[in-house]
Amino acid sequence: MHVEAQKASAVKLVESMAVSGARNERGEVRIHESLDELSTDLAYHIAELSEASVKERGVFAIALSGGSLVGLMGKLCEPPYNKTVDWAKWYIFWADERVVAKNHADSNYKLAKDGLLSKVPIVPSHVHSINDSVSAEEAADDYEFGIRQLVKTRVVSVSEISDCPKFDLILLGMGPDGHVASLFPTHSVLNERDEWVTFITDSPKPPPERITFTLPVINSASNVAVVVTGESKAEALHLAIDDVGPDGVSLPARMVQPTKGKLVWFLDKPAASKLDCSQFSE
Ligand SMILES: O=C1O[C@H](COP(=O)(O)O)[C@@H](O)[C@H](O)[C@H]1O
Repeated sequence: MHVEAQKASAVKLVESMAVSGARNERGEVRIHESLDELSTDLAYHIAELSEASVKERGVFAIALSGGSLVGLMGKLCEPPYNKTVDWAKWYIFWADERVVAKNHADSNYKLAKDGLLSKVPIVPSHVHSINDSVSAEEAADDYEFGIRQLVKTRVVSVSEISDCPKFDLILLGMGPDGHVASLFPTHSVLNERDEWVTFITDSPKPPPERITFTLPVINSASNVAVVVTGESKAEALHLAIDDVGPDGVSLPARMVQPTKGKLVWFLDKPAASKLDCSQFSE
């Protein structure tokens, strides 16, 4: 099939399947019948944002996470997106990374390299991974310095309202405890307001040493997508999205509240099983 026809059929497919609900300041919630539908919708969403950003700014600065997210991005490597996305304009960052060697099984870079970066024509010099041969603290400082250089050259734009980079898209997963990136519940990094990138050496989920974008950076993005699947995350998701009063206040996933950007939750039915759907509006 011709690329344009493939693109048109991808649009039709997505339009026919996504269940959407708009939800006050918690963003848009998309609940999918299957992981296959979620992956299709996610690929479409990312490709749309890429196209808009390349049109507007000439580049697309996207920050990835690790975990189950990368596998769910797999359809970007397939038709039509492998041909229609302007991969040469992509600049890749990580919202969080484990401070391990790049070939280590725990490396978020390795996960993305194996699952995405090696399958599409992204320019190697546009891939901004961490320096894994220094301490977590130095790796965080070094990563922030690199982003500051790219803000100067407008590869990453800057927020009009905060002293923060404004990524075109930050992709997050969420753990069963409600953590996003490497921002874990009750951890002091949740209070970090000055740094763009910070570090932890006591992650409750192994490996212990990690770097992470801070909340001000996440909340300065033009777009944030949080991808959550599986029943083990249903309770945390309920606390992150529903109107639960003080119970949810300190949950990292609930602190994802882009100031001016758009927030979209990509969910499967098991993850969404405890949501109060009566609060959805079309
Ligand atoms: O440790 C991490 O966990 C979260 C969630 O991972 P998932 O496999 O439960 O989806 C991930 O988003 C983060 O990048 C990673 O470092």
